[in-house]
Amino acid sequence: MLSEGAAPARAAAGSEVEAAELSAEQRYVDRVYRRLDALRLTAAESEKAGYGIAKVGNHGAYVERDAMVYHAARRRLALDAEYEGLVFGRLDMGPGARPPDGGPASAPVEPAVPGGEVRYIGRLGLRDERYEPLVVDWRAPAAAPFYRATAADAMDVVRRRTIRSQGERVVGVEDDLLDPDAAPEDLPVIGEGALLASLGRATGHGMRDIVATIQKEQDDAIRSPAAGVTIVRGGPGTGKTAVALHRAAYLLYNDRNRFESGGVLVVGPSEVFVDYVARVLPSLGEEAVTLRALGKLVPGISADRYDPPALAAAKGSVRMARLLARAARDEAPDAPDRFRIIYKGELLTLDRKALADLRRTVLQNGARRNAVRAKAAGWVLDALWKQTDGLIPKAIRPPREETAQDIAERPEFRAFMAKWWPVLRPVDVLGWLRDPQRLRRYAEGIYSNNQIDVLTKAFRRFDPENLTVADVALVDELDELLGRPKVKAAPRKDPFHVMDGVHEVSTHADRMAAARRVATERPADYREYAHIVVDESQDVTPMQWRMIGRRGEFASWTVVGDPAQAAWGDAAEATRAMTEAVGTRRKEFALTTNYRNAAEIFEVAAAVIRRAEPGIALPRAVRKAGVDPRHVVTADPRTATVEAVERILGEVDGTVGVIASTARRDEVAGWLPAEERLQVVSGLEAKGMEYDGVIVVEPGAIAAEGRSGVATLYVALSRATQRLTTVGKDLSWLP
Ligand SMILES: Nc1ncnc2c1ncn2[C@@H]1O[C@H](COP(=O)(O)OP(=O)(O)OP(=O)(O)O)[C@@H](O)[C@H]1O
Repeated sequence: MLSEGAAPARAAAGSEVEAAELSAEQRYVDRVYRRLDALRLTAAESEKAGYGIAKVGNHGAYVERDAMVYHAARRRLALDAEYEGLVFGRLDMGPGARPPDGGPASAPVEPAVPGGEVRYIGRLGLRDERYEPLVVDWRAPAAAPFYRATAADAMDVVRRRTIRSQGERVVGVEDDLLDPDAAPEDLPVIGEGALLASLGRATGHGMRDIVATIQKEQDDAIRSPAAGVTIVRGGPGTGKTAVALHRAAYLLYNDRNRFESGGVLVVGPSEVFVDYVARVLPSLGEEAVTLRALGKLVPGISADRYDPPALAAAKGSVRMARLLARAARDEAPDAPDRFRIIYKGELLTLDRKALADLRRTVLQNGARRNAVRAKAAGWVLDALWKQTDGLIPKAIRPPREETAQDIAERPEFRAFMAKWWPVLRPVDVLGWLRDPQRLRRYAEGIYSNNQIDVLTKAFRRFDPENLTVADVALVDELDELLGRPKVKAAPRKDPFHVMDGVHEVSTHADRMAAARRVATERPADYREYAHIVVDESQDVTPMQWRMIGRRGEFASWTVVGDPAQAAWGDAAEATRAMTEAVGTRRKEFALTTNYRNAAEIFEVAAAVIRRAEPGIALPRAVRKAGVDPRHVVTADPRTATVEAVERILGEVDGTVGVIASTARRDEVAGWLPAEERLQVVSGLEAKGMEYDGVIVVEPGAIAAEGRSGVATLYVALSRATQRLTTVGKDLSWLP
């Protein structure tokens, strides 16, 4: 939606024409908010009566829309306070425009193009008291031309208008004239185009939604049907994250039953990132999405530490799954090496070999250790009974069942089982790797000697209370390998149960409300998501793909990433693991414009990655800052960093990021004052982030950190919208 063609008569900023247009739009926006207020009141009343949201799906589309409005009305204050306007777009359609699938979309106002119609586009759909469409939801088919129309294919749009508001106040409009031939001569055309206006604004702590300025190539990916896996690729700043989040909202709108009941999971690289994007979905009217960092996918664990690169590579490789499979079948470290019991005056014994054979028998064919405890006890009892043959005279030898029961009740048998076949937690088994001999035994033939050394050194200090992000996937793998002890299924709570002795559902509304509650109250370890979005997918390790895959066996997928930014060295291994998780039915989309970086800044990042990967296709940065990046060469990085931070904080209104190597991140953080607009992150934590100003400390050290250091430096250099300064010993990192 870059301005298409030259408009015949653009009204100047501050002109009377502009003022008149703004006040006309203000009148319309006022009307929308009045309607929202009225709906909020009726919604509150109907909820009291026990209906409310439960009407969804009952009385057809109009009622459904009202139900959604009810939710939106409740969020209205939040919307006003935190997000840009509820109504953000207007389409002036020509006389040829036809109502789209969803029915009439024409707003109840005088058309600006004779014989045509006006459609207002917003964060949610809203009708007036006569069911005329006041606002069309951005995800509805009637809104598609707002994003897809171009001068070459205007889709009956004559003028596309982006309306910018602060709270309820309209503060600007930006027009694109798409079909000048169909425009009446006096049709006002205002502003320079919405996209560039939006890109110029300061970056806040949270990511903004881009709902008002989604571009066609992005819209293609957002509205692609959910089947198999939708892959979105593109360089830094091309809007991959924005697309992923808007797509989640789109899918929920388009097939709410499927995606809300099954659930949508969005997986991001880090907690910093999750905080950064957390507000986008609520701003689009969606709260039913689960957003998780990779270090938080397993309930009860919250990891945000990264391992050094060589260790991360060893832990993330699919080889680890084989190592852990060996561990999961091995003897527990303090398992007894024999079992002796006197039965009917005879000594029955199982020695080390007999016990090991039993363990192998029980665990064959992929049995999960914790799930087969009863079976293991049965095999032990069986072996003991067999020994009674020959020891106890036939005439008085009890049958198997009796012997088994007698022994099973004996405290010494119970004590033995508790030690020989304990219920194991995944972290217990990970802890076994502290023992170098064990670790070597499991790793032999799977890992190289070098890698075994790296793992040995690291696991010696293994602390189950202080896991790294990579450990979380190992815990999940072990959870899968070990299984869970069988427990009697708790009786399912009946959602329609009113009170003891009374089992009655009075209305369809109650039934629907109850059913929705059941659908949305998911267990912490929920694993049947209907759709999973994976952001920064280039960094997902094979072990992490296995972990994510377990949560979406029947899901459709959206996978977004940029191979050039990959921290994971073995692309082929990761691709195999990804395919195993998401399947092979895929559709691919490529994004080609970098909306984040000023062109001068992206030039530096591009030079760095091009030296490493000469043939690489890079996006085009659309905006000039008019200021070149600064490269400070110094022997005193501390002073230079402090100075650069001060200077950039003064130059930009928004956030400033200081990016250092993983090894020095904490040290660098110690150099700087606590300041709200300032964030210090490592290169890995900088993934997916955006700041108005960025200071990269010791770029050379970032590039030297691990096999993928150059890719991490590329990430660091492509985070800034307006100002970039590097501070380092020399410029050898800069081509
Ligand atoms: N159509 C658009 N209109 C306005 N801003 C946009 C648009 N598309 C992207 N942006 C902005 O560009 C910036 C980069 O977007 P985003 O973070 O989604 O890119 P990305 O491809 O995920 O980047 P990276 O791979 O570098 O992390 C964000 O500030 C986003 O709001």
